[in-house]
Amino acid sequence: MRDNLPPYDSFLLVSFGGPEGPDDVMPYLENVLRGKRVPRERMLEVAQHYQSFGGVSPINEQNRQLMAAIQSEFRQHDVDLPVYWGNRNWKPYFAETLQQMKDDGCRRAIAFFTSMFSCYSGCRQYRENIAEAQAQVGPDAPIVEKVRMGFNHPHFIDTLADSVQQAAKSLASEHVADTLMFTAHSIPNSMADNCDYVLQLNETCRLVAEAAGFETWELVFQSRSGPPQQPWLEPDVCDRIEQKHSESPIGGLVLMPVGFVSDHMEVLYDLDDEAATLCKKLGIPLARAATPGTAPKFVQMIRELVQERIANSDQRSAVGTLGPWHDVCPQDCCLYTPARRPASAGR
Ligand SMILES: C=CC1=C(C)c2cc3[nH]c(cc4nc(cc5[nH]c(cc1n2)c(C)c5CCC(=O)O)C(CCC(=O)O)=C4C)c(C)c3C=C
Ligand SMILES: [Fe+2]
Ligand SMILES: [Fe+2]
Repeated sequence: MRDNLPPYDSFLLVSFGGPEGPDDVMPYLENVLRGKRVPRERMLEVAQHYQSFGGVSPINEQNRQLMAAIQSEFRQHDVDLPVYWGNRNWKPYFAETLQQMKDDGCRRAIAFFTSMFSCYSGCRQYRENIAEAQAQVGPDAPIVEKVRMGFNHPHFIDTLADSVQQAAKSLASEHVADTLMFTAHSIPNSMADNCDYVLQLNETCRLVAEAAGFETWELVFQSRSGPPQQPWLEPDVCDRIEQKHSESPIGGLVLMPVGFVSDHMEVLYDLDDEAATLCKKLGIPLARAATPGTAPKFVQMIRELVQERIANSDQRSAVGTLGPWHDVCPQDCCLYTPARRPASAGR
């Protein structure tokens, strides 16, 4: 036992959740947007995106597949931890998963968040959600500790670089992939100011572009939801495609959704529908690079992040200039003003 804590005895996949049918869409969006300054018209617009796919987001099924891949990876490498899954915005919610873990005798879990970059939504909000769920479950709720952010882990960089090369190759018979754009979820500037989201994204993009053999690249943003008067990260992906093409015609565009680990609705709608429609209109050949999903190197990264934490090892794989990210978030990590209650979970 280290620090008087019980040994790690379980793994928790921490994710966002998504609706599983038309009647789930509005309650899901109410959950997503609670406490966020987002106009009702935008909520209804996004509801239509989900309804156009039968009210089902692929994210839950993708997480079930990721869980199965993690279980298999753990088995092959003697990581003896049962795998659980909980979400912020849809079933299974964290409180029910933590209750199940407690009932199964789990006392201390290592968590992987399906967010590779630090910001309120992808780090602190999850830790707040888990702290709230622990309070609901009571004093014997399992302790939950997140692994470090993997944005510069070599297996993550390799996974994305393979995907970019694959996409570029799919254009190659007729066109030259001369433009590489990475997309990430836009966030309010006031959120970005309190975290390392943009710093980490730029580092990942630089490393992936280099590994994939691209000399130039751009980071752009998608899925903006704020009111027009509130500044959010820019440029928007569609605005930038249009602008760049008008300056100098794009011969072939590779779009890599660097900010997401699976092909969920924001990828399918905002890129495969909206951005693809724009490219078609402008005559730009487009290849959208796949997100990691259950790519073997991505799953290997998750397993290695867990193992380094269990071993409390000094060997922390990281490429680039930023070094391995912190295991334990500092007190002010990823704050989003106005100040919120302190987060204690996730250490
Ligand atoms: C203020 C910030 C954000 C608002 C408002 C917002 C609205 C919004 N988001 C979704 C669906 C998804 N968002 C996802 C990830 C994501 N969202 C934000 C920020 C806001 N979203 C960030 C910074 C991120 C990336 C980090 C993270 O939390 O994961 C995802 C993917 C989640 C995953 O696990 O992959 C989805 C899906 C909707 C429908 C919405 C409302 C209009
Ligand atoms: Fe979002
Ligand atoms: Fe953080």
